[in-house]
Amino acid sequence: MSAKLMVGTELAAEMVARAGERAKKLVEETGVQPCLATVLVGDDPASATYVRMKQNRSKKAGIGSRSVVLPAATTTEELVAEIEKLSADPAVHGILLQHPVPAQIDERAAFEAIAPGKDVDGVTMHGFAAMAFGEPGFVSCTPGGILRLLQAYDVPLEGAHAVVIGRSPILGKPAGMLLLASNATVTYTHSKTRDLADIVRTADIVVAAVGRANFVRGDWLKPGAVVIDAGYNEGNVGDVHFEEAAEVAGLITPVPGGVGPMTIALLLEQTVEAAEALTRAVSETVAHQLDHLS
Ligand SMILES: Nc1nc(=O)c2c([nH]1)NC[C@@H]1CN(c3ccc(C(=O)N[C@@H](CCC(=O)O)C(=O)O)cc3)C=[N+]21
Repeated sequence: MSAKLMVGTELAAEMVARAGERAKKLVEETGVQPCLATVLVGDDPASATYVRMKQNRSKKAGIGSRSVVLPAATTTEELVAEIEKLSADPAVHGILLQHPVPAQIDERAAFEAIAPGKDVDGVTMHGFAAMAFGEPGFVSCTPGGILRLLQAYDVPLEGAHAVVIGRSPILGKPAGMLLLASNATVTYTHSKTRDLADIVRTADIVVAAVGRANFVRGDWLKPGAVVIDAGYNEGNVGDVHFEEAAEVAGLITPVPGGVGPMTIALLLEQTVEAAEALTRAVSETVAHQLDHLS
């Protein structure tokens, strides 16, 4: 293998440690402990594993967690009601609804029940729009984690040709927009794209986010390309054929140990940020009311 590895594990651990320090400071100064609520619908074992990982990592950072698990037959109305409760609960600062949800549920409606200030997973229309307009807000965690990884490895983005494979609303589409905001030239490709391999061969940066194991082959890559594998297929297999790609790429993320840990790190960072912002908002409101009383 000739490519250098882009390791997410260490960088993510540093981010989690920093989030932990901020969480501790918030507790000391205000008595408020950041709290992430996870919502899982149904009994898909892989989803349950991801949610458990998020909770374990939260605990490490001194972030509290609330877990809501609902049966596979839950209706949209029931799920929306649960999420609205969490949105209104002052002890909850971040809400993550694990994607995908069972087919009978309107996932968009469920995501939109997340209060914008608690959308630490960057899945609401508000979060997406803020990202698209370059306004402050929470970004979708996997795309945000990918950008952090590229920055940490000093990958030049300005003017680079980034080819994104996949266009899902919480992965491919926002990943392309974040790269665009960093002045990359972005090409989106997807299941209907013609001559996909030829397009990928022109990429300085490839982001694979299709959800098909070993989909991107070594001979699709320009020598020296930066390869980001955002796939999480069954058995911890990415979307990139790692052995082939590592012979051609300049930099490549491993699976596991690449994008995955960065996703969780950003989720925790954004949860602490939400807790800080919501706590600040409460104390400002109180101060304002006291002002009016005196
Ligand atoms: N609303 C929502 N937001 C998400 O961010 C979201 C989601 N739904 N649905 C599912 C996917 C998947 N996902 C992963 C996060 C971390 C790892 C991860 O850390 N994986 C480890 C390996 C896992 C292991 O050791 O078993 C790694 O790559 O090193 C994987 C997958 C977040 N997702």
